[in-house]
Amino acid sequence: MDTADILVKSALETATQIKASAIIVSGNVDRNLFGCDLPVYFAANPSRSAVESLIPLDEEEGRLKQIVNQIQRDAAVSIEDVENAAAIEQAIGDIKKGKVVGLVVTDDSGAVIVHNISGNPLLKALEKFEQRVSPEIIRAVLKIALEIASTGREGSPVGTAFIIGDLEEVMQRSHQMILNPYSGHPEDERNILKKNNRESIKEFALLDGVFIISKEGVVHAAGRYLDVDAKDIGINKGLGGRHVSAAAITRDTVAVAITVSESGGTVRMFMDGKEMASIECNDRAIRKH
Ligand SMILES: Nc1ncnc2c1ncn2[C@@H]1O[C@H](COP(=O)(O)OP(=O)(O)OP(=O)(O)O)[C@@H](O)[C@H]1O
Repeated sequence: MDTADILVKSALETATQIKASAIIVSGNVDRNLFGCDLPVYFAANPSRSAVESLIPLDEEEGRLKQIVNQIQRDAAVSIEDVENAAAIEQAIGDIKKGKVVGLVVTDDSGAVIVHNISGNPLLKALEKFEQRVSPEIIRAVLKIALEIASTGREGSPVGTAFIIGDLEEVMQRSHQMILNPYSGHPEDERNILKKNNRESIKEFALLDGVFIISKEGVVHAAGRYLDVDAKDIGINKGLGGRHVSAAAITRDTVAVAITVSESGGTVRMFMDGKEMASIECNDRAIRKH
């Protein structure tokens, strides 16, 4: 039995013993080794540590220290991949709450880890959001935002923002930049929970401005400009005007915001003027079965 087989076997055994809700694999492991009923996900593996592994091991004295550091760096990046993938799939996919087993394999190391998803910052942010807007609506918006972030539209990256809840206040503090494409349509055709309506939302994400969505999940406007005072918003200085104003509207109202960055494919969640969580679109895992 080679090392990969042994690691897969112990991941499966651990998962059974702790009644894990899924197994998440980070690294190059043969998918066919997993014959089990549990869902198995493969985290995207951007090889972020590849540059670090090019550090030459030239000093004999520091060799062991460098190797240990390398293992720690590899493991930390891969464990983060597992944690992010688990949180995203719990948020918008079908992993149940509780523990997941991670199998982390890098060029030179391998480990089986147990991760408790409920402590993840993304899920903590979601819980806070869900005090204002129902979980199914937040999760539906998050799913669309991640799809827009990862696929863009016709090959080009797309940036947009969704302002959800406190409809009256948000409408008062914003105006149309262009004709509202949702104006005059029945509510049924504007509800974000209906799968049929999601394609048009992705299409309208190409428009400038933001989407305004009620806490019932009805899209009231697209192409909307937020008239907010964005001064003193304490978010990452590198973020553009739409992000800053989305954050500001959540400070001035009880709405929450989910943004998609055109420049980096990152989805962010804002509440009470603060960034609560961010998700890199390539953190999404691929389910094997
Ligand atoms: N207050 C606002 N309300 C709605 N849309 C805005 C607002 N301010 C800027 N925008 C629009 O957002 C678009 C993107 O602007 P910008 O690049 O500054 O911000 P960003 O979306 O935060 O950054 P990113 O490039 O990461 O997506 C612009 O076309 C601009 O018209």
